[in-house]
Amino acid sequence: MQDNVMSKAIAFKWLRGITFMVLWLTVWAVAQLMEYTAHASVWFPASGLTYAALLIIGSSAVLPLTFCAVIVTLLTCIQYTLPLNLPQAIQAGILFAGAHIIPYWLSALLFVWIAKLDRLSTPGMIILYIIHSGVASLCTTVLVIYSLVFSNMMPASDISQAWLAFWIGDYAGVLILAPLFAALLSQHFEKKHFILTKYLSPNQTKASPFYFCKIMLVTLLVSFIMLLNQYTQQQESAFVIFLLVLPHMWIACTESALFNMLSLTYSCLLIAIFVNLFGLNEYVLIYQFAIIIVAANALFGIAVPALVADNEKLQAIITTDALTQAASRQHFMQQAERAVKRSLNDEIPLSLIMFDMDNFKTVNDTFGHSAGDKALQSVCQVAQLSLRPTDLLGRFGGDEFVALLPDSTHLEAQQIAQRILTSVNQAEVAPGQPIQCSFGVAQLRQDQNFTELFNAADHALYKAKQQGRNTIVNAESLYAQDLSTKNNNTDEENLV
Ligand SMILES: Nc1nc2c(ncn2[C@@H]2O[C@H](COP(=O)(O)OP(=O)(O)OP(=O)(O)O)[C@@H](O)[C@H]2O)c(=O)[nH]1
Repeated sequence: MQDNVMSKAIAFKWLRGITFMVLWLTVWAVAQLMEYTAHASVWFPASGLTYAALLIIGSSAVLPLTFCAVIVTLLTCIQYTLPLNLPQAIQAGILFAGAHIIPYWLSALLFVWIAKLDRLSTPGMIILYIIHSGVASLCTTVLVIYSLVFSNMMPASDISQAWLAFWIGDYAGVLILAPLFAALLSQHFEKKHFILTKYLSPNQTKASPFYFCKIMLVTLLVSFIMLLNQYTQQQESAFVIFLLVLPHMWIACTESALFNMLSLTYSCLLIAIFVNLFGLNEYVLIYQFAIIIVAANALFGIAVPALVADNEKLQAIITTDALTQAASRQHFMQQAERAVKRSLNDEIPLSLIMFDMDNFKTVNDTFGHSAGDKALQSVCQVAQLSLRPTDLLGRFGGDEFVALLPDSTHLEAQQIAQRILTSVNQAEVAPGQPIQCSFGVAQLRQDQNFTELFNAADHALYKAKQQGRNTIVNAESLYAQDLSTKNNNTDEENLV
């Protein structure tokens, strides 16, 4: 039984390895279709697959990649009828494998190591990736060209004119396709060296309803520019391809990472096909550089949703109390100052309810801090249920909450406070131990600012505590009492 499971696992690994090799050879064949001069393609997608495999699978990818390198060398010898016998061709293949794999492998190892340090954010990782893939593809280019020369597969005189196109083709292949291939391989290899989803979240896999229109725009733009280039046969018209950065930035800022990369792949394929179709070999370097610039820009677009999400998280941390999810004191004050100004300008009522749990210190001491925390959360939840969406509940201190009620008189606020008190009393810290709170209610007067309104509600709360707790005191009744006390004193003074 165990042997059966083992042999199935081995068969699966072989099948996966062979599938990977078939994929690599297919991708290489596609690059051959885009070859515009001996050994140089408009872009070389196979380098993207190599980099992705070394990044995700690591050393396990080296053997299948070496096999592939030997096979394509043999095919190249046949394609160009090179004067090499079989052992020489195999030797050349192994040399090519080393030159192609080693720089990408070292670069992937360094990239994984830096990612594991966990010091860089998504934009930092993207910059690192753009630089890394550029340097790695340059090193690969130098080594591969010299390996071709050394193996008599390419004359040394071709180096000066081939290296730049060779490099940019490889660079474009890695830059654009490695993330896509990495996403593909991540789904099929359980033991991953690099976790791509840490930087590209899985929910980034849907296209917007306008994606098709954006792709149509890209298609029209590329077709128009390349037709123009073919018609005019001038360098200037080839440079117009740099305008492609505009729709791609639009896609980058509005679409998910996956569709961003897919549209880049589509543009590159389209350009490569047109170059071959119209014989625009003379201008190929311009197109290659345009691909790199557009891709590097669009890659930064991937960071935009991540930056927006980070910003939203920070905003939530600043504006929300972590324990109760009520507004933080700072956020509450900001909102309250604005609401007070609006209320005074428009002469509409505004009230404040201030409440504080009763004997909360005893709750903590008797039932423990976490029971106290739960009680705070319950109070907040029941208070939120009694408030309208336009009201704002804030946590001001340990067990002290404030509710801002725009467009409400002190009588309406008192009713709401009563509703909160009733529901709070139905919640329990422990069986038979209802939660209790004291409330102070105040309405904004025309001659008051927020601090004065706050002090009035605070004073009312203090009175509620004095009156034996678990009750509500309205500041209006205190003003009335103050007034009658003042009148009585004046009457007494007059009598004296
Ligand atoms: N569990 C818990 N306790 C807290 C938190 N913040 C403050 N406290 C405690 O809340 C208690 C607040 O007590 P006070 O408001 O001073 O007094 P009280 O016991 O509620 O008495 P009265 O307000 O006079 O009814 C203190 O014991 C604080 O340690 C918190 O986040 N969680």
